[in-house]
Amino acid sequence: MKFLLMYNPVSGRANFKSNLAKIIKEFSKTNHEIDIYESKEPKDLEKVSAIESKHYDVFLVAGGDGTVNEVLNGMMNSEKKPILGLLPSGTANDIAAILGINKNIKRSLKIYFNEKPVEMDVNQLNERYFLYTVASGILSRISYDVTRRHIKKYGYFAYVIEAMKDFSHDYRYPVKVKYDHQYLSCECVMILGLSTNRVGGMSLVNFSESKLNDGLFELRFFKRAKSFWRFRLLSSFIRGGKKLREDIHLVSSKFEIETSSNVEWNVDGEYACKGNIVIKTQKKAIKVFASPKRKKRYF
Ligand SMILES: Nc1ncnc2c1ncn2[C@@H]1O[C@H](COP(=O)(O)OP(=O)(O)OP(=O)(O)O)[C@@H](O)[C@H]1O
Repeated sequence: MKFLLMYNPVSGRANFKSNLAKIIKEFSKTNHEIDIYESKEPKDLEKVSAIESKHYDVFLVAGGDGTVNEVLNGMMNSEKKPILGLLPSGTANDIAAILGINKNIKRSLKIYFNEKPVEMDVNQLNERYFLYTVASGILSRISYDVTRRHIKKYGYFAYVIEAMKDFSHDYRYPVKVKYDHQYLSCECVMILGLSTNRVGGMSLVNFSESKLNDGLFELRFFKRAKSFWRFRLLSSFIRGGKKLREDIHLVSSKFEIETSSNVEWNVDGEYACKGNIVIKTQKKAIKVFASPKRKKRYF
């Protein structure tokens, strides 16, 4: 098979380049071919993956969740979609963790050389495609507010510091939701959507039991309680994303959400847009490589 390795030189602690010789050596032991492309600037990989989709069987993406999201958006705008394989080198690497791919390159390549790919859902927020999460409200800005200098210095802890700072702000915004011909409205401090049970490097075992190929997405509306809302939110996260009595948890393939024009939405850790949105799930839209364990659990 023909692979294109696209890597982000600034993801995580910015040291992926040192792995290239090892990767080329591993490929030289097989019949597979590999080309390598280094991202030149933000959004570069979106353009490159859209153009190169028709020329390759597999896109190997080395970076964090933002890098994977760029490649996904390029691929989705192309008719032929290569299989997606990940080499995590970012900070949280949630998508790779969901697919059971860790930082051991030799072990990951073994999966790409030997395992059969699986079909996975792709979600869409307005025009933007995403794989595993959407968020607004408290904590939703930290993945892009944190500076690369802090990530390089503190690694994952940089996100934790930013999250603690965000808890000092007040959050309260109205939402009207339409899903499956039903309507609801409430006032939220946060909306979190996940396609499995991992976000921000955390495992939220009690958030959902959904699969990655069922054509459905899950949204949790964390309501603004009259008192102790920060404490309630924290207690839900500490208990693995357990739903609190007052919160609303919906499962559907399409949500239409109306809210204030200044409410920001984040998809896969990257800024997406402000205001009203439509979220849709396309069932089994791409093929990905996953570890045998994760294939059993999520597919
Ligand atoms: N050559 C480049 N120079 C500067 N920024 C780049 C370059 N190529 C890509 N980027 C940007 O780097 C940002 C961070 O990438 P990514 O999200 O993969 O890493 P991370 O934040 O360390 O990991 P994670 O999202 O898993 O926590 C992305 O927003 C991407 O647009």
